[in-house]
Amino acid sequence: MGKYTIGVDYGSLSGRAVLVEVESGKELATAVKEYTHGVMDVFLPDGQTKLENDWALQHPNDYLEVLQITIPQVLKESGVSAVDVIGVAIDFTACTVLPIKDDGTPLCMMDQFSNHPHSYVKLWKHHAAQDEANRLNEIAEERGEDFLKRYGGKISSEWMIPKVWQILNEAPEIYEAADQIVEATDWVTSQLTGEIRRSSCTAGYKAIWHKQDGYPSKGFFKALDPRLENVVEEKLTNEIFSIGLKAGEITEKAAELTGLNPGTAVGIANVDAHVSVPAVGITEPGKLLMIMGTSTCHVLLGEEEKIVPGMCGVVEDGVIPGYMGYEAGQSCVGDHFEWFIDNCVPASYYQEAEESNMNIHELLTEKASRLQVGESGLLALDWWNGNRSTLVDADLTGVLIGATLLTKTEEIYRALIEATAYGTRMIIEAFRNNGVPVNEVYACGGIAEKNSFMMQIYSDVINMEIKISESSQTPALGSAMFGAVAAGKDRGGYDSITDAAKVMGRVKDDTYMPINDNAKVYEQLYAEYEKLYDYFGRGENNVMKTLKNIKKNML
Ligand SMILES: Nc1ncnc2c1ncn2[C@@H]1O[C@H](COP(=O)(O)OP(=O)(O)O)[C@@H](O)[C@H]1O
Ligand SMILES: O=C(CO)[C@@H](O)[C@@H](O)COP(=O)(O)O
Repeated sequence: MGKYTIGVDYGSLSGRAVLVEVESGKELATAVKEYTHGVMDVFLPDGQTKLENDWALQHPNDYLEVLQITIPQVLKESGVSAVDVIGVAIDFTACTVLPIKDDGTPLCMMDQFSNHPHSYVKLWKHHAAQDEANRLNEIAEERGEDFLKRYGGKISSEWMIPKVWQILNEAPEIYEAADQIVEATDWVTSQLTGEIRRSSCTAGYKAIWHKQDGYPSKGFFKALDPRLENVVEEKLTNEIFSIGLKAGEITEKAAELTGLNPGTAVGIANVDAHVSVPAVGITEPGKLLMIMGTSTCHVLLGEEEKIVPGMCGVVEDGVIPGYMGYEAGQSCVGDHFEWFIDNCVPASYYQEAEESNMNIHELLTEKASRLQVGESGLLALDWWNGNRSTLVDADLTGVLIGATLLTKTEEIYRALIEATAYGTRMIIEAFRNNGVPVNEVYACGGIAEKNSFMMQIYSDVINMEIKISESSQTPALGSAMFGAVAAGKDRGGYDSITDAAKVMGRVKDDTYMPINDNAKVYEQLYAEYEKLYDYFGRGENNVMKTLKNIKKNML
Protein backbone atom coordinates (compact mmCIF):
# COMPACT_ATOMS: atom_id res chain seq x y z
CA MET A 1 0.00 0.00 0.00
CA GLY A 2 1.39 3.44 -0.97
CA LYS A 3 2.17 5.95 1.75
CA TYR A 4 1.62 9.70 1.45
CA THR A 5 2.67 12.90 3.13
CA ILE A 6 1.23 16.43 3.13
CA GLY A 7 3.08 19.74 3.16
CA VAL A 8 1.42 23.10 3.75
CA ASP A 9 3.20 26.27 2.63
CA TYR A 10 2.01 29.59 4.05
CA GLY A 11 2.96 32.45 1.71
CA SER A 12 2.31 36.19 2.01
CA LEU A 13 -1.18 36.03 0.49
CA SER A 14 -2.30 32.41 0.56
CA GLY A 15 -1.63 28.95 1.95
CA ARG A 16 -1.17 25.87 -0.28
CA ALA A 17 -1.25 22.18 0.56
CA VAL A 18 0.30 19.47 -1.54
CA LEU A 19 -0.20 15.73 -1.13
CA VAL A 20 2.83 13.69 -2.20
CA GLU A 21 3.58 10.00 -2.66
CA VAL A 22 6.44 9.18 -0.29
CA GLU A 23 8.29 6.61 -2.35
CA SER A 24 8.33 8.60 -5.60
CA GLY A 25 7.94 12.26 -4.62
CA LYS A 26 5.05 12.47 -7.08
CA GLU A 27 2.64 15.32 -6.27
CA LEU A 28 -0.90 13.98 -6.50
CA ALA A 29 -2.99 16.99 -5.50
CA THR A 30 -2.64 20.65 -4.63
CA ALA A 31 -5.09 23.10 -3.05
CA VAL A 32 -4.76 26.82 -2.42
CA LYS A 33 -6.68 29.08 -0.03
CA GLU A 34 -6.29 32.86 -0.26
CA TYR A 35 -6.24 34.46 3.19
CA THR A 36 -9.63 35.94 4.00
CA HIS A 37 -8.04 39.09 5.43
CA GLY A 38 -5.02 39.13 3.09
CA VAL A 39 -2.34 41.53 4.30
CA MET A 40 -3.76 44.26 6.55
CA ASP A 41 -1.65 47.35 5.97
CA VAL A 42 -4.25 50.11 6.15
CA PHE A 43 -7.03 49.03 8.54
CA LEU A 44 -7.77 46.30 11.08
CA PRO A 45 -10.68 43.95 10.25
CA ASP A 46 -13.06 46.40 12.00
CA GLY A 47 -12.48 48.71 9.00
CA GLN A 48 -11.93 51.64 11.37
CA THR A 49 -8.72 51.18 13.26
CA LYS A 50 -6.15 52.78 10.99
CA LEU A 51 -2.65 51.36 10.79
CA GLU A 52 0.45 53.49 10.62
CA ASN A 53 3.03 53.55 7.84
CA ASP A 54 5.14 50.42 7.36
CA TRP A 55 2.68 48.13 9.17
CA ALA A 56 1.73 44.74 7.73
CA LEU A 57 -0.56 42.48 9.78
CA GLN A 58 -2.38 39.20 9.29
CA HIS A 59 -5.21 37.34 10.99
CA PRO A 60 -4.32 33.96 12.55
CA ASN A 61 -7.74 32.55 11.84
CA ASP A 62 -6.89 32.73 8.13
CA TYR A 63 -4.13 30.20 8.76
CA LEU A 64 -6.56 27.74 10.37
CA GLU A 65 -8.92 28.17 7.42
CA VAL A 66 -6.06 27.06 5.16
CA LEU A 67 -5.78 23.79 7.11
CA GLN A 68 -9.53 23.35 7.20
CA ILE A 69 -10.01 23.86 3.48
CA THR A 70 -6.87 22.67 1.71
CA ILE A 71 -6.15 19.41 3.55
CA PRO A 72 -9.61 17.87 2.99
CA GLN A 73 -9.41 19.12 -0.59
CA VAL A 74 -6.10 17.36 -1.39
CA LEU A 75 -7.37 14.18 0.27
CA LYS A 76 -10.52 14.31 -1.82
CA GLU A 77 -8.82 15.25 -5.08
CA SER A 78 -6.18 12.52 -4.81
CA GLY A 79 -8.58 9.88 -3.52
CA VAL A 80 -6.00 9.04 -0.84
CA SER A 81 -7.36 7.83 2.48
CA ALA A 82 -6.23 9.71 5.61
CA VAL A 83 -5.09 6.32 6.98
CA ASP A 84 -2.32 6.26 4.38
CA VAL A 85 -1.06 9.76 5.17
CA ILE A 86 1.93 9.15 7.44
CA GLY A 87 3.06 12.70 8.06
CA VAL A 88 2.40 16.39 7.68
CA ALA A 89 4.53 19.50 8.16
CA ILE A 90 4.22 23.19 7.44
CA ASP A 91 6.40 26.11 6.45
CA PHE A 92 5.74 29.82 6.65
CA THR A 93 6.95 33.25 5.78
CA ALA A 94 9.17 34.51 8.55
CA CYS A 95 9.68 36.37 10.76
CA THR A 96 5.91 36.41 11.10
CA VAL A 97 4.95 36.58 14.78
CA LEU A 98 1.99 36.79 17.11
CA PRO A 99 1.29 37.23 20.81
CA ILE A 100 -0.65 34.34 22.38
CA LYS A 101 -1.90 33.02 25.71
CA ASP A 102 -0.42 29.79 27.11
CA ASP A 103 -3.37 27.78 25.79
CA GLY A 104 -2.51 28.98 22.28
CA THR A 105 -5.27 31.61 21.95
CA PRO A 106 -4.02 34.56 19.87
CA LEU A 107 -4.59 37.84 21.68
CA CYS A 108 -6.34 39.33 18.64
CA MET A 109 -8.99 36.65 18.94
CA MET A 110 -9.90 37.81 22.47
CA ASP A 111 -12.68 40.42 22.62
CA GLN A 112 -10.75 42.89 24.73
CA PHE A 113 -7.86 43.04 22.27
CA SER A 114 -9.56 42.61 18.90
CA ASN A 115 -9.27 46.32 18.08
CA HIS A 116 -5.65 46.58 19.09
CA PRO A 117 -3.18 46.49 16.17
CA HIS A 118 -0.41 45.05 18.32
CA SER A 119 -2.50 41.98 19.17
CA TYR A 120 -2.42 40.75 15.52
CA VAL A 121 0.16 38.78 13.57
CA LYS A 122 3.06 40.96 12.45
CA LEU A 123 3.89 39.74 8.95
CA TRP A 124 7.53 39.41 7.86
CA LYS A 125 7.26 42.65 5.91
CA HIS A 126 5.96 44.68 8.85
CA HIS A 127 8.74 47.29 8.88
CA ALA A 128 7.53 49.54 11.68
CA ALA A 129 10.09 48.24 14.17
CA GLN A 130 12.99 49.93 12.36
CA ASP A 131 13.66 52.33 15.28
CA GLU A 132 13.94 49.36 17.62
CA ALA A 133 16.21 47.54 15.15
CA ASN A 134 18.45 50.60 14.87
CA ARG A 135 18.75 50.93 18.64
CA LEU A 136 19.33 47.20 19.03
CA ASN A 137 22.16 47.32 16.49
CA GLU A 138 23.79 50.34 18.12
CA ILE A 139 23.67 48.78 21.58
CA ALA A 140 24.90 45.40 20.32
CA GLU A 141 27.78 47.09 18.57
CA GLU A 142 28.71 49.21 21.61
CA ARG A 143 28.74 46.10 23.77
CA GLY A 144 30.75 44.15 21.18
CA GLU A 145 28.10 41.45 21.05
CA ASP A 146 29.47 38.44 19.20
CA PHE A 147 26.14 37.41 17.73
CA LEU A 148 26.00 40.41 15.39
CA LYS A 149 28.58 38.80 13.12
CA ARG A 150 26.38 35.78 12.55
CA TYR A 151 23.68 38.10 11.21
CA GLY A 152 25.86 39.95 8.76
CA GLY A 153 26.53 42.82 11.19
CA LYS A 154 22.93 43.94 11.70
CA ILE A 155 19.64 42.58 12.97
CA SER A 156 16.80 43.43 10.59
CA SER A 157 13.63 45.21 11.66
CA GLU A 158 11.84 42.21 10.15
CA TRP A 159 13.18 39.88 12.83
CA MET A 160 11.78 38.78 16.19
CA ILE A 161 13.46 40.95 18.82
CA PRO A 162 12.74 44.35 17.15
CA LYS A 163 9.12 43.26 16.70
CA VAL A 164 8.81 42.13 20.32
CA TRP A 165 10.38 45.37 21.51
CA GLN A 166 8.00 47.41 19.38
CA ILE A 167 5.07 45.71 21.12
CA LEU A 168 6.60 46.49 24.50
CA ASN A 169 7.27 50.12 23.59
CA GLU A 170 3.95 50.92 21.97
CA ALA A 171 1.55 48.53 23.70
CA PRO A 172 2.90 47.41 27.10
CA GLU A 173 -0.55 46.05 27.94
CA ILE A 174 -0.34 43.61 25.01
CA TYR A 175 3.20 42.64 25.95
CA GLU A 176 2.01 42.07 29.51
CA ALA A 177 -1.05 40.05 28.44
CA ALA A 178 0.97 37.79 26.10
CA ASP A 179 2.18 34.57 27.71
CA GLN A 180 4.32 33.96 24.64
CA ILE A 181 5.29 35.69 21.44
CA VAL A 182 5.71 33.04 18.81
CA GLU A 183 6.46 32.53 15.13
CA ALA A 184 3.30 31.80 13.15
CA THR A 185 4.88 28.61 11.80
CA ASP A 186 5.38 27.28 15.34
CA TRP A 187 1.90 28.42 16.34
CA VAL A 188 0.12 26.70 13.45
CA THR A 189 2.12 23.52 14.10
CA SER A 190 0.98 23.70 17.73
CA GLN A 191 -2.60 23.88 16.52
CA LEU A 192 -2.00 20.46 14.92
CA THR A 193 -0.18 18.85 17.86
CA GLY A 194 -1.56 20.63 20.93
CA GLU A 195 1.90 21.74 22.07
CA ILE A 196 4.28 24.54 21.11
CA ARG A 197 7.71 23.30 20.06
CA ARG A 198 9.78 26.12 18.62
CA SER A 199 11.85 25.30 15.57
CA SER A 200 15.63 25.70 15.35
CA CYS A 201 15.11 27.28 11.94
CA THR A 202 12.90 30.15 13.12
CA ALA A 203 14.76 30.60 16.41
CA GLY A 204 18.16 30.51 14.71
CA TYR A 205 17.49 32.82 11.78
CA LYS A 206 14.94 35.15 13.27
CA ALA A 207 15.32 35.24 17.07
CA ILE A 208 19.13 35.39 17.52
CA TRP A 209 19.31 31.85 18.97
CA HIS A 210 22.50 29.85 18.59
CA LYS A 211 22.87 26.08 18.94
CA GLN A 212 25.85 26.41 21.33
CA ASP A 213 25.36 29.85 22.89
CA GLY A 214 21.55 30.02 23.10
CA TYR A 215 19.96 33.51 23.03
CA PRO A 216 21.87 36.73 23.75
CA SER A 217 22.59 37.33 27.43
CA LYS A 218 20.18 38.82 29.96
CA GLY A 219 22.67 41.69 30.24
CA PHE A 220 22.19 42.49 26.57
CA PHE A 221 18.40 42.40 26.79
CA LYS A 222 18.54 44.55 29.95
CA ALA A 223 20.75 47.05 28.10
CA LEU A 224 18.04 47.30 25.44
CA ASP A 225 15.34 47.89 28.02
CA PRO A 226 15.24 46.74 31.66
CA ARG A 227 11.77 45.32 31.02
CA LEU A 228 13.30 42.94 28.44
CA GLU A 229 15.83 41.38 30.82
CA ASN A 230 13.87 38.14 31.09
CA VAL A 231 12.23 38.23 27.68
CA VAL A 232 13.47 34.74 26.79
CA GLU A 233 11.89 33.08 29.83
CA GLU A 234 8.84 35.35 29.82
CA LYS A 235 7.88 35.48 26.11
CA LEU A 236 10.10 33.03 24.18
CA THR A 237 11.58 29.81 25.56
CA ASN A 238 14.99 28.22 25.85
CA GLU A 239 13.70 24.91 24.57
CA ILE A 240 14.32 24.71 20.81
CA PHE A 241 13.75 21.66 18.59
CA SER A 242 15.81 20.85 15.51
CA ILE A 243 14.17 20.72 12.11
CA GLY A 244 13.80 17.11 11.01
CA LEU A 245 12.40 16.08 14.40
CA LYS A 246 8.80 15.19 15.13
CA ALA A 247 6.81 18.02 16.73
CA GLY A 248 4.05 15.67 17.83
CA GLU A 249 1.00 13.99 16.39
CA ILE A 250 -2.34 15.16 15.07
CA THR A 251 -4.73 15.65 18.00
CA GLU A 252 -8.44 14.74 17.98
CA LYS A 253 -9.26 18.45 17.59
CA ALA A 254 -6.84 18.85 14.67
CA ALA A 255 -8.23 15.66 13.10
CA GLU A 256 -11.69 17.26 13.13
CA LEU A 257 -10.31 20.40 11.52
CA THR A 258 -8.23 18.73 8.81
CA GLY A 259 -9.70 15.29 8.14
CA LEU A 260 -6.32 13.70 8.98
CA ASN A 261 -6.13 10.75 11.35
CA PRO A 262 -5.29 11.39 15.01
CA GLY A 263 -1.74 10.17 15.58
CA THR A 264 -0.39 11.24 12.17
CA ALA A 265 3.20 12.48 12.62
CA VAL A 266 3.75 16.26 12.48
CA GLY A 267 7.18 17.70 11.68
CA ILE A 268 8.90 20.58 13.46
CA ALA A 269 7.94 23.74 11.61
CA ASN A 270 10.06 25.32 8.92
CA VAL A 271 10.50 28.60 7.06
CA ASP A 272 9.34 28.76 3.42
CA ALA A 273 12.75 29.56 1.99
CA HIS A 274 14.82 27.07 3.95
CA VAL A 275 12.42 24.17 3.50
CA SER A 276 12.74 24.50 -0.29
CA VAL A 277 16.42 23.50 -0.33
CA PRO A 278 15.97 19.71 -0.04
CA ALA A 279 12.95 19.95 -2.36
CA VAL A 280 15.27 20.80 -5.27
CA GLY A 281 17.61 18.01 -4.18
CA ILE A 282 20.28 20.21 -2.55
CA THR A 283 21.93 18.51 0.42
CA GLU A 284 25.50 19.78 0.07
CA PRO A 285 27.47 23.08 0.13
CA GLY A 286 28.11 25.40 -2.83
CA LYS A 287 24.60 25.33 -4.33
CA LEU A 288 22.62 28.52 -3.83
CA LEU A 289 18.82 28.41 -4.07
CA MET A 290 16.80 31.55 -4.86
CA ILE A 291 13.21 31.34 -3.66
CA MET A 292 11.61 33.96 -5.88
CA GLY A 293 8.17 35.35 -5.16
CA THR A 294 6.89 38.42 -3.34
CA SER A 295 10.45 38.67 -2.03
CA THR A 296 13.51 36.56 -2.77
CA CYS A 297 15.44 34.53 -0.24
CA HIS A 298 18.87 33.11 -1.03
CA VAL A 299 19.77 29.97 0.89
CA LEU A 300 23.10 28.18 0.75
CA LEU A 301 24.88 25.44 2.72
CA GLY A 302 28.45 25.75 3.94
CA GLU A 303 30.95 23.63 5.86
CA GLU A 304 32.07 26.33 8.30
CA GLU A 305 30.62 29.35 10.08
CA LYS A 306 31.90 32.28 7.99
CA ILE A 307 31.06 35.91 8.56
CA VAL A 308 29.40 37.50 5.54
CA PRO A 309 28.58 41.22 5.90
CA GLY A 310 24.91 41.89 5.24
CA MET A 311 23.71 38.29 5.14
CA CYS A 312 20.56 37.54 7.11
CA GLY A 313 22.17 34.81 9.12
CA VAL A 314 24.17 31.64 9.42
CA VAL A 315 22.65 28.86 11.51
CA GLU A 316 24.08 25.44 12.25
CA ASP A 317 21.55 22.75 11.24
CA GLY A 318 19.25 25.60 10.13
CA VAL A 319 18.53 24.08 6.72
CA ILE A 320 20.03 20.58 6.52
CA PRO A 321 21.29 18.98 9.73
CA GLY A 322 25.08 18.68 9.67
CA TYR A 323 25.73 21.89 7.72
CA MET A 324 25.84 25.61 8.25
CA GLY A 325 22.82 27.16 6.56
CA TYR A 326 23.33 30.67 5.17
CA GLU A 327 20.45 33.00 4.34
CA ALA A 328 20.37 36.33 2.50
CA GLY A 329 17.48 38.07 0.84
CA GLN A 330 15.78 40.87 -1.06
CA SER A 331 12.64 42.28 0.58
CA CYS A 332 11.03 43.29 -2.67
CA VAL A 333 10.97 41.30 -5.89
CA GLY A 334 7.47 40.28 -7.04
CA ASP A 335 6.20 43.15 -4.89
CA HIS A 336 8.32 45.46 -7.03
CA PHE A 337 6.42 44.45 -10.15
CA GLU A 338 3.11 44.38 -8.29
CA TRP A 339 3.61 48.00 -7.24
CA PHE A 340 4.43 48.91 -10.81
CA ILE A 341 1.37 47.28 -12.39
CA ASP A 342 -0.85 48.80 -9.69
CA ASN A 343 0.50 52.33 -10.03
CA CYS A 344 2.35 53.00 -13.24
CA VAL A 345 0.81 51.13 -16.15
CA PRO A 346 -1.53 53.05 -18.49
CA ALA A 347 -5.05 51.77 -19.14
CA SER A 348 -4.17 51.13 -22.80
CA TYR A 349 -1.71 48.41 -21.72
CA TYR A 350 -4.40 46.70 -19.65
CA GLN A 351 -6.71 46.84 -22.64
CA GLU A 352 -4.06 45.35 -24.89
CA ALA A 353 -3.37 42.61 -22.35
CA GLU A 354 -7.05 41.71 -22.24
CA GLU A 355 -7.32 41.67 -26.02
CA SER A 356 -4.23 39.46 -26.25
CA ASN A 357 -5.52 37.14 -23.53
CA MET A 358 -2.50 37.78 -21.35
CA ASN A 359 -2.18 39.03 -17.81
CA ILE A 360 -0.45 42.37 -17.42
CA HIS A 361 2.83 40.81 -16.26
CA GLU A 362 2.91 38.65 -19.36
CA LEU A 363 2.24 41.60 -21.66
CA LEU A 364 4.91 43.78 -20.07
CA THR A 365 7.35 40.89 -20.08
CA GLU A 366 6.69 40.23 -23.74
CA LYS A 367 7.23 43.90 -24.64
CA ALA A 368 10.34 44.14 -22.42
CA SER A 369 11.82 41.05 -24.04
CA ARG A 370 11.89 42.84 -27.40
CA LEU A 371 14.37 45.40 -26.03
CA GLN A 372 18.14 44.99 -26.23
CA VAL A 373 20.17 44.99 -23.03
CA GLY A 374 21.00 48.62 -22.19
CA GLU A 375 18.68 50.03 -24.86
CA SER A 376 16.37 51.83 -22.46
CA GLY A 377 19.17 53.84 -20.83
CA LEU A 378 17.62 53.09 -17.45
CA LEU A 379 19.07 51.82 -14.21
CA ALA A 380 17.12 51.19 -11.00
CA LEU A 381 17.87 50.32 -7.39
CA ASP A 382 15.61 47.56 -6.10
CA TRP A 383 14.83 49.09 -2.72
CA TRP A 384 11.09 49.76 -2.96
CA ASN A 385 10.67 47.75 0.23
CA GLY A 386 14.05 48.59 1.79
CA ASN A 387 17.20 46.53 1.44
CA ARG A 388 17.48 43.28 3.37
CA SER A 389 20.88 42.12 2.08
CA THR A 390 23.56 43.32 2.00
CA LEU A 391 22.69 46.69 3.60
CA VAL A 392 20.07 45.52 6.13
CA ASP A 393 18.17 48.79 6.07
CA ALA A 394 14.39 48.96 5.70
CA ASP A 395 14.59 52.77 5.45
CA LEU A 396 16.19 52.71 2.01
CA THR A 397 13.85 53.41 -0.91
CA GLY A 398 13.66 53.08 -4.68
CA VAL A 399 15.61 54.87 -7.39
CA LEU A 400 15.19 55.04 -11.16
CA ILE A 401 17.87 56.81 -13.19
CA GLY A 402 17.93 57.70 -16.87
CA ALA A 403 14.22 58.38 -17.53
CA THR A 404 13.38 60.77 -20.38
CA LEU A 405 10.22 61.90 -22.14
CA LEU A 406 10.68 58.91 -24.41
CA THR A 407 10.85 56.30 -21.64
CA LYS A 408 8.25 53.56 -22.08
CA THR A 409 6.36 51.55 -19.50
CA GLU A 410 7.98 48.25 -20.50
CA GLU A 411 11.44 49.84 -20.27
CA ILE A 412 10.80 50.69 -16.64
CA TYR A 413 9.38 47.21 -16.03
CA ARG A 414 12.57 45.73 -17.48
CA ALA A 415 14.78 48.07 -15.44
CA LEU A 416 12.99 46.93 -12.28
CA ILE A 417 13.59 43.28 -13.18
CA GLU A 418 17.25 44.02 -13.89
CA ALA A 419 17.58 45.87 -10.57
CA THR A 420 16.49 42.75 -8.68
CA ALA A 421 18.99 40.67 -10.67
CA TYR A 422 21.81 43.09 -9.78
CA GLY A 423 20.72 42.86 -6.14
CA THR A 424 21.06 39.07 -6.32
CA ARG A 425 24.51 39.35 -7.90
CA MET A 426 25.57 41.64 -5.05
CA ILE A 427 24.53 38.91 -2.60
CA ILE A 428 26.34 36.14 -4.50
CA GLU A 429 29.51 38.23 -4.56
CA ALA A 430 29.22 38.95 -0.83
CA PHE A 431 29.18 35.20 -0.13
CA ARG A 432 32.08 34.47 -2.47
CA ASN A 433 34.21 37.34 -1.20
CA ASN A 434 33.82 36.09 2.33
CA GLY A 435 34.76 32.47 1.87
CA VAL A 436 31.40 30.84 1.17
CA PRO A 437 31.56 29.28 -2.29
CA VAL A 438 28.66 29.60 -4.73
CA ASN A 439 29.28 27.10 -7.52
CA GLU A 440 25.75 26.46 -8.73
CA VAL A 441 22.52 28.45 -8.71
CA TYR A 442 19.00 27.04 -8.45
CA ALA A 443 15.64 28.84 -8.44
CA CYS A 444 12.10 28.08 -7.36
CA GLY A 445 8.94 29.99 -6.46
CA GLY A 446 6.23 31.81 -8.38
CA ILE A 447 8.59 33.92 -10.48
CA ALA A 448 11.03 31.15 -11.39
CA GLU A 449 7.99 29.27 -12.60
CA LYS A 450 6.13 32.05 -14.39
CA ASN A 451 8.71 34.37 -15.94
CA SER A 452 11.35 32.72 -18.12
CA PHE A 453 12.49 36.07 -19.54
CA MET A 454 13.31 37.25 -16.05
CA MET A 455 15.21 34.04 -15.31
CA GLN A 456 17.28 34.57 -18.48
CA ILE A 457 18.13 38.10 -17.31
CA TYR A 458 19.26 36.67 -13.97
CA SER A 459 21.44 34.11 -15.74
CA ASP A 460 22.98 36.86 -17.91
CA VAL A 461 23.55 39.22 -14.96
CA ILE A 462 25.16 36.64 -12.68
CA ASN A 463 26.78 34.93 -15.67
CA MET A 464 25.89 31.46 -14.41
CA GLU A 465 23.62 28.58 -15.34
CA ILE A 466 20.36 28.51 -13.35
CA LYS A 467 18.52 25.27 -12.60
CA ILE A 468 14.78 25.40 -11.93
CA SER A 469 12.80 23.37 -9.42
CA GLU A 470 10.59 20.76 -11.01
CA SER A 471 7.81 21.39 -8.51
CA SER A 472 5.57 24.41 -8.81
CA GLN A 473 4.96 24.13 -5.06
CA THR A 474 8.56 23.73 -3.92
CA PRO A 475 8.17 24.88 -0.29
CA ALA A 476 5.06 22.72 0.18
CA LEU A 477 6.94 19.74 -1.30
CA GLY A 478 9.82 20.44 1.10
CA SER A 479 7.36 20.48 4.00
CA ALA A 480 5.81 17.22 2.80
CA MET A 481 9.33 15.74 2.86
CA PHE A 482 9.78 16.90 6.45
CA GLY A 483 6.39 15.29 7.20
CA ALA A 484 7.75 11.98 5.87
CA VAL A 485 10.90 12.41 7.98
CA ALA A 486 8.78 13.11 11.09
CA ALA A 487 7.00 9.80 10.44
CA GLY A 488 10.34 7.97 10.08
CA LYS A 489 11.28 4.89 8.11
CA ASP A 490 9.37 2.52 10.39
CA ARG A 491 6.11 4.19 9.45
CA GLY A 492 6.95 4.22 5.74
CA GLY A 493 8.80 7.57 5.63
CA TYR A 494 12.50 8.48 5.78
CA ASP A 495 15.06 8.63 8.55
CA SER A 496 16.64 11.86 7.39
CA ILE A 497 15.89 14.80 5.13
CA THR A 498 18.97 13.89 3.07
CA ASP A 499 17.46 10.45 2.36
CA ALA A 500 14.11 12.05 1.49
CA ALA A 501 15.82 14.61 -0.81
CA LYS A 502 17.54 11.88 -2.81
CA VAL A 503 14.17 10.46 -3.82
CA MET A 504 11.71 13.34 -3.61
CA GLY A 505 13.72 16.47 -4.57
CA ARG A 506 14.19 17.41 -8.24
CA VAL A 507 14.95 20.08 -10.84
CA LYS A 508 13.76 20.39 -14.43
CA ASP A 509 15.92 19.11 -17.29
CA ASP A 510 15.93 22.53 -19.00
CA THR A 511 18.15 25.17 -17.45
CA TYR A 512 18.99 28.83 -18.22
CA MET A 513 22.46 29.46 -19.66
CA PRO A 514 24.01 32.95 -19.83
CA ILE A 515 24.03 34.63 -23.26
CA ASN A 516 27.53 35.96 -23.74
CA ASP A 517 26.70 39.20 -25.51
CA ASN A 518 24.10 40.13 -22.92
CA ALA A 519 26.39 39.23 -20.06
CA LYS A 520 29.03 41.65 -21.39
CA VAL A 521 26.66 44.65 -21.39
CA TYR A 522 25.27 43.66 -18.01
CA GLU A 523 28.80 43.71 -16.67
CA GLN A 524 28.95 47.46 -17.46
CA LEU A 525 25.47 48.15 -16.10
CA TYR A 526 26.24 46.24 -12.91
CA ALA A 527 29.33 48.38 -12.37
CA GLU A 528 27.06 51.46 -12.39
CA TYR A 529 24.57 49.73 -10.07
CA GLU A 530 27.38 49.05 -7.61
CA LYS A 531 28.29 52.75 -7.54
CA LEU A 532 24.68 53.80 -6.88
CA TYR A 533 24.35 51.06 -4.26
CA ASP A 534 27.28 52.40 -2.27
CA TYR A 535 26.36 56.05 -2.78
CA PHE A 536 22.78 55.78 -1.53
CA GLY A 537 23.16 52.75 0.69
CA ARG A 538 26.26 53.36 2.73
CA GLY A 539 25.71 56.86 4.06
CA GLU A 540 27.32 59.04 1.40
CA ASN A 541 23.93 60.46 0.47
CA ASN A 542 21.18 59.92 3.04
CA VAL A 543 18.48 61.57 0.95
CA MET A 544 16.15 58.56 1.28
CA LYS A 545 16.16 58.82 5.06
CA THR A 546 15.80 62.59 5.00
CA LEU A 547 12.73 62.27 2.78
CA LYS A 548 11.25 59.62 5.06
CA ASN A 549 11.75 61.91 8.06
CA ILE A 550 10.13 64.86 6.32
CA LYS A 551 7.22 62.60 5.41
CA LYS A 552 6.91 61.32 8.98
CA ASN A 553 6.75 64.86 10.30
CA MET A 554 4.00 65.75 7.83
CA LEU A 555 1.73 62.86 8.89
N1 LIG B 1 4.71 36.85 -14.69
C1 LIG B 1 5.19 37.47 -13.62
N2 LIG B 1 6.36 38.12 -13.68
C2 LIG B 1 6.89 38.74 -12.62
N3 LIG B 1 6.29 38.77 -11.41
C3 LIG B 1 5.13 38.14 -11.28
C4 LIG B 1 4.51 37.47 -12.37
N4 LIG B 1 3.34 36.96 -11.92
C5 LIG B 1 3.24 37.29 -10.62
N5 LIG B 1 4.31 38.01 -10.22
C6 LIG B 1 4.63 38.52 -8.87
O1 LIG B 1 4.99 37.39 -8.06
C7 LIG B 1 4.57 37.58 -6.70
C8 LIG B 1 3.89 36.33 -6.19
O2 LIG B 1 4.81 35.29 -6.14
P1 LIG B 1 4.44 33.86 -5.51
O3 LIG B 1 5.66 33.03 -5.51
O4 LIG B 1 3.28 33.33 -6.25
O5 LIG B 1 3.93 34.23 -4.05
P2 LIG B 1 4.63 34.25 -2.59
O6 LIG B 1 5.91 34.96 -2.66
O7 LIG B 1 3.65 34.98 -1.73
O8 LIG B 1 4.81 32.83 -2.17
C9 LIG B 1 3.65 38.81 -6.71
O9 LIG B 1 4.35 39.84 -6.06
C10 LIG B 1 3.43 39.14 -8.19
O10 LIG B 1 3.45 40.52 -8.42
O1 LIG C 1 12.19 36.02 4.87
C1 LIG C 1 11.69 34.98 4.55
C2 LIG C 1 12.32 33.75 4.97
O2 LIG C 1 13.41 33.97 5.80
C3 LIG C 1 10.45 34.86 3.74
O3 LIG C 1 9.54 34.13 4.47
C4 LIG C 1 9.84 36.18 3.37
O4 LIG C 1 10.77 36.87 2.60
C5 LIG C 1 8.52 36.03 2.61
O5 LIG C 1 8.63 35.16 1.52
P1 LIG C 1 7.63 35.21 0.23
O6 LIG C 1 8.22 36.21 -0.69
O7 LIG C 1 6.26 35.57 0.67
O8 LIG C 1 7.72 33.81 -0.34
